[in-house]
Amino acid sequence: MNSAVSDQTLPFVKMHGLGNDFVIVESRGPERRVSPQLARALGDRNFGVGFDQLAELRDSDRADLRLEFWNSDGTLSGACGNATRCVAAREMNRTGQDSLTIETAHSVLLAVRCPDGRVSVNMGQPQRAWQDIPLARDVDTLALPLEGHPAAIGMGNPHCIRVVNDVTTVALTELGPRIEHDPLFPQRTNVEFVEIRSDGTLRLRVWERGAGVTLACGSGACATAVATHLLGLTPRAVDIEMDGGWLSIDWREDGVWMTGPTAHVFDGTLNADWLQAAQ
Ligand SMILES: N[C@@H](CCC[C@H](N)C(=O)O)C(=O)O
Repeated sequence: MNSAVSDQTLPFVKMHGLGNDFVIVESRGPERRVSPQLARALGDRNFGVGFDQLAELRDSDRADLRLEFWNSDGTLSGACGNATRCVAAREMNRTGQDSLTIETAHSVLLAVRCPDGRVSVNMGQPQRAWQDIPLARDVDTLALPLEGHPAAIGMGNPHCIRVVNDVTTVALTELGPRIEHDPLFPQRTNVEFVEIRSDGTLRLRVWERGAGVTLACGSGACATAVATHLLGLTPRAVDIEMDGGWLSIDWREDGVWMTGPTAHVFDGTLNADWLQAAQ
């Protein structure tokens, strides 16, 4: 243990959206607090706090705030729908706003408070061109040259969506990493398996890039709703059940709207000793 212990602590907030769980760190101001090493250490469910993603709040000159998203493996993502909803809910509760603009690496998003307490976010338009998703080469993005001919859609992050008859029979922990790391995806990919139910709802299970199996994935639900609509299987608006609960997705003229609940679990402080050992 180093003798010169820094006295710097770091406050954080723990939230989740349908069990997709997040640590939220305040980095607005001159000092950037998060690094890939800190994200990995903090994301460790035994030696750290544990999360699917870390959402880092930054200053923005284009929106009310900017968000950076870190996966638990220390990689950055251009989108994180459930974390965006959580941060928006907390910020609107703090400021009293009923809507909020959020700059991400993908675009400037709009979050709106719903009368029933849920939060809606316009996640922007989907990316359908192979170069934008991105893919490694020009292929039919609605029927990829992979087993089951899945679709690929970008929502600021890449998604590979495969329609199956029964999601409960999918070997997610085997197929997920294999597809995530397929060379067709130069930045890897999130992996979705979706079942179209007779009542018109979808049942979705997700293997997330840089995080593994999660109970829900907001950007994944958006990408799935876009893909199943483009495949002629669903209308533009659809309700999606994931292991952690339900999201409502509506692909409107101005973008893909995602609506769902958020939960504030606790506030915490990382102590100086832990921080010094983690960085
Ligand atoms: N859980 C998120 C997706 C987080 C990022 C994803 N793992 C990636 O690397 O693209 C969501 O709710 O969208």
